[in-house]
Amino acid sequence: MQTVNSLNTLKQAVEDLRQSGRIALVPTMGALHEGHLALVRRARELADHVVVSIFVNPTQFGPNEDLGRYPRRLAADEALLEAEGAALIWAPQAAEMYPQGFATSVEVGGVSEGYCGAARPGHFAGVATVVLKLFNQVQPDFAVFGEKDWQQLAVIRRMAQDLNLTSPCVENIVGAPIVREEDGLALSSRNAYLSAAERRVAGRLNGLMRQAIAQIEGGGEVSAVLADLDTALLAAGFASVDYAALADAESLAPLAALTGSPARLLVAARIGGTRLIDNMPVGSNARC
Ligand SMILES: Nc1ncnc2c1ncn2[C@@H]1O[C@H](COP(=O)(O)OP(=O)(O)OP(=O)(O)O)[C@@H](O)[C@H]1O
Ligand SMILES: CC(C)(CO)[C@@H](O)C(=O)[O-]
Ligand code: BAL
Repeated sequence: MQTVNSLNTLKQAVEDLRQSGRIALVPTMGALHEGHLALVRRARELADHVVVSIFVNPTQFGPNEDLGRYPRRLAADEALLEAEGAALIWAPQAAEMYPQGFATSVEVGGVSEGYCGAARPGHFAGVATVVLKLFNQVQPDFAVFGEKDWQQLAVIRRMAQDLNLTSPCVENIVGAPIVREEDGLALSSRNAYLSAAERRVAGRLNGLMRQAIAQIEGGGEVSAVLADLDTALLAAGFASVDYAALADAESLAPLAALTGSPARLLVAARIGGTRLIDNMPVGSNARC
């Protein structure tokens, strides 16, 4: 396994890999955990070689967000990826990705607009721009993203569809299931910010979501169930709830054939300075 941090060395390394098979890209911001490693394993099933990008992308962070304190642990990440059989790590500096004079942004309309897009203005333009750059730099046959970032996956698929991407094509943008802790908390690099008390609160999120889903599937009125979920999250100790919403297939999964589920409960909530997101499918009885 090799780590490269300049575009020239990346180009050569990718050309060498392509000689002996297909490439799957796993884009990440590093501080890797089992959720990321599950993406790498999925990528290995899809292709002969796995390239993992590690780049804390400044353009997807808002001015008051955690860019400065986002965990950076390249040496530990390298050890984990070596053990998983990744072939190449692409770990550029910001100046390599955004040289002097950089002036382009990819805006994906529609799917970017609610939920995290509303709570984090500019976030999905930053994500779409960097992901399109990563796709162009690596030209993978496949790319694997986690379903934890459900809206992000929809945004990237929309971009791939709308811009007729071929490396990878939209069908080869693969979603991988959420990896969770025992109490249901989705693994996330940002969980490292949580104090022990906050971690206990965070552990309530998924259980409360499951309760709400059971109520909706049982025929409960959606807006009342969502209002109760909001209240329950605050009562459990969350400081605020950015959204607790039921997204139908049309609003968030424009490429429904690729995402499967008819509806999805999406939640983003904050504890102290930490913002957590989660989502789960809701059965076909749900009335959106
Ligand atoms: N628990 C998880 N299960 C499955 N995929 C995950 C999980 N956590 C992250 N991913 C996926 O890993 C990829 C890289 O995400 P990222 O590096 O931002 O990690 P993260 O843990 O989501 O960090 P953050 O705290 O920034 O949300 C994304 O496609 C994301 O959806
Ligand atoms: C896709 C991504 C690597 C782009 O910076 C990031 O948004 C993430 O880690 O999910
Ligand atoms: N996993 C999504 C990256 C972000 O929150 O900026």
